[in-house]
Amino acid sequence: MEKVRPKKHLGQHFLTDLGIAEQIAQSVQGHLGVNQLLEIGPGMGVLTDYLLKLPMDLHLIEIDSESISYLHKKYPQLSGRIIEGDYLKQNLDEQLPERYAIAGNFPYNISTQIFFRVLEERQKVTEVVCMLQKEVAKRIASPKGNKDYGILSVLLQAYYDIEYLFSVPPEVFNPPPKVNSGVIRLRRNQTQKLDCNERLFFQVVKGGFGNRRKTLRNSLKSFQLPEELNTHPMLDLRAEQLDVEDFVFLTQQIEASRGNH
Ligand SMILES: C[S@@+](CC[C@H](N)C(=O)[O-])C[C@H]1O[C@@H](n2cnc3c(N)ncnc32)[C@H](O)[C@@H]1O
Repeated sequence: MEKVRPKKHLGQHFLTDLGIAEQIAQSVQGHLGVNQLLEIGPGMGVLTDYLLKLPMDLHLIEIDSESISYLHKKYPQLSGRIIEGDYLKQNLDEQLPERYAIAGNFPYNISTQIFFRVLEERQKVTEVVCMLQKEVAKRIASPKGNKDYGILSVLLQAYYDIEYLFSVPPEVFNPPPKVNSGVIRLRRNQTQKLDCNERLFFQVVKGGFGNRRKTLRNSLKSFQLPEELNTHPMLDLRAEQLDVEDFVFLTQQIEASRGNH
């Protein structure tokens, strides 16, 4: 079969090391007993070959029509489960009505957006095993107090237990990317809903990190913090020093003061 020509604008860096593909696939655990698996960006199927060995029903979503033709020829048995589409926009309710896991060697140019979509779908996405640029992988898995800790770390850690699994050098891709890569696993925790208004929680986290160097007293000014909170030592900290529970607390305080007005 003729190989797919790598397209830069789609973040196509094809994995050439089969050992790494196997290691990524074996990191998928079927957490919470889930047996549906979605691969984002299968390309020519290097990782797909190993995901097919798992005791799960595999679905593929790929944006590139050239890769789609390749995948249909390579995997005729998957024909009803190959979705041509953009993971960021595609409505997957019909294809994946129940809970499912995600695996993939993500297109690095949109890996952050992929995680915001995962957050929107958090009630369904039970596990994510993926490769992405090492810097973003580290950031997502980072604990508070670390310079890498940011918006995605807090939002994802609110719903997922996150592990950094291993690093991957550029040489094992064709063409090699300019950055190192990292593989992480996210497993949905027991939190069905946070103990606060979740929409407001997302806004408070984003606001808090708006300017990393500012204290929360300044970065959260637009939220009109309740007076009782003014003397709270937390407000003299910066967002990177707060964990999920601290942000939940702040959100509860803001929510309560809004309710009082
Ligand atoms: C880094 S490559 C990985 C390819 C293959 N899984 C491998 O490991 O060799 C990323 C893949 O994601 C696909 N892709 C890019 N943007 C996408 C999107 N928005 N939705 C679905 N797939 C996308 C690309 O076409 C490409 O095949």
